[in-house]
Amino acid sequence: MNLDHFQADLAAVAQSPLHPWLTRLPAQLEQWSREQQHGELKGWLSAVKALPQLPADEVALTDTVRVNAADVSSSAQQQIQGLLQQLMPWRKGPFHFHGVDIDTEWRSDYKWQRVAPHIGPLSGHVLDVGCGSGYHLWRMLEAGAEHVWGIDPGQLFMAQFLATRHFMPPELQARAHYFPLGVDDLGPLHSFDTVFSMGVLYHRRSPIDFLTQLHDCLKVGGRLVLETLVVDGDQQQVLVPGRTYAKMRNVWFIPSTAALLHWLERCRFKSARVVDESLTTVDEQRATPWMQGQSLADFLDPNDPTKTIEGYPAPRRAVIICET
Ligand SMILES: Nc1ncnc2c1ncn2[C@@H]1O[C@H](C[S@+](CC[C@H]([NH3+])C(=O)[O-])CC(=O)[O-])[C@@H](O)[C@H]1O
Repeated sequence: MNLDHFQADLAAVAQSPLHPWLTRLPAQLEQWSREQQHGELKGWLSAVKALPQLPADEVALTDTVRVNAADVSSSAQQQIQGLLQQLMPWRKGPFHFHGVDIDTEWRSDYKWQRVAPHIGPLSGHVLDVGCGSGYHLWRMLEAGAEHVWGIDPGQLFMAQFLATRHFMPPELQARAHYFPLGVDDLGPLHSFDTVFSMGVLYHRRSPIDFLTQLHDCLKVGGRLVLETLVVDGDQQQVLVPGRTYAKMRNVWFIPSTAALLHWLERCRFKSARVVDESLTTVDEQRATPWMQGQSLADFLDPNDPTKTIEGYPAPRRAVIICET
């Protein structure tokens, strides 16, 4: 994969208020093309390229993101199913393309249902930091964003996004973008209307730097929608787990909501408020035919589902909204 693959997305940057991004983005993507490619990326992209072209007669960016042609042969359906299975495990969804249901590990629609009532209509340019397969990008378009921009260093997730975008009608394809970059690559763009970062903060070794990076992507008067794991406690309460939390290795900081509000204030965000707090259930995160590995039920204490297998409080997530 080289810079040519990103030309349409780079042209969309050039024509948008995000154009200062072009001072660093092409060079980063070029470097990524030279150095960072996963051994299986070629195979994943070949699967995406082999997907059949079908008309998008029915498009619904709803709980199950769906695209259907009025008429699909069973051989085309089987071909789609086989090619999309080459992109397993599918973690974030659900999707439905031309008769094929992708029942992902996460019911990401549950998360969106906790977020959507609190954000009103979106507008302008919306960034999703750590967007995974990009499921929520489609929901952000549904909510009114003009253009959505996802970044995530996960290359299988990028292939899943490209497969999803392949099925979309051209007018939606032109408004949804994905770059295989991490948050450290962004720089202070001061351009996005809304930034989402859901399920990422606890993976960061330096959460204050992370919040500052999110702040500096936003234009003045922009809005951050942050979703992350939380624990009970006061402004100074933060769980730093041992080697694993719910069998995840790369978990660093799980603050109380009070601590998170305090951090956001220290990072110059205004009016930070908690709009939702919910336990993650085994309905929301579970093994499926499209993700056949272990899932939440295996990560909890079998005798006490209020605890992780390591004895920490079971996953609870908060949604926080604030402004710059
Ligand atoms: N440095 C980084 N920069 C950006 N993204 C990163 C970085 N490191 C890891 N990620 C990405 O952050 C995402 C976290 S998953 C949340 C997905 C979605 N948002 C969701 O809310 O369902 C949560 C979870 O499964 O624990 C993954 O896609 C990583 O590749």
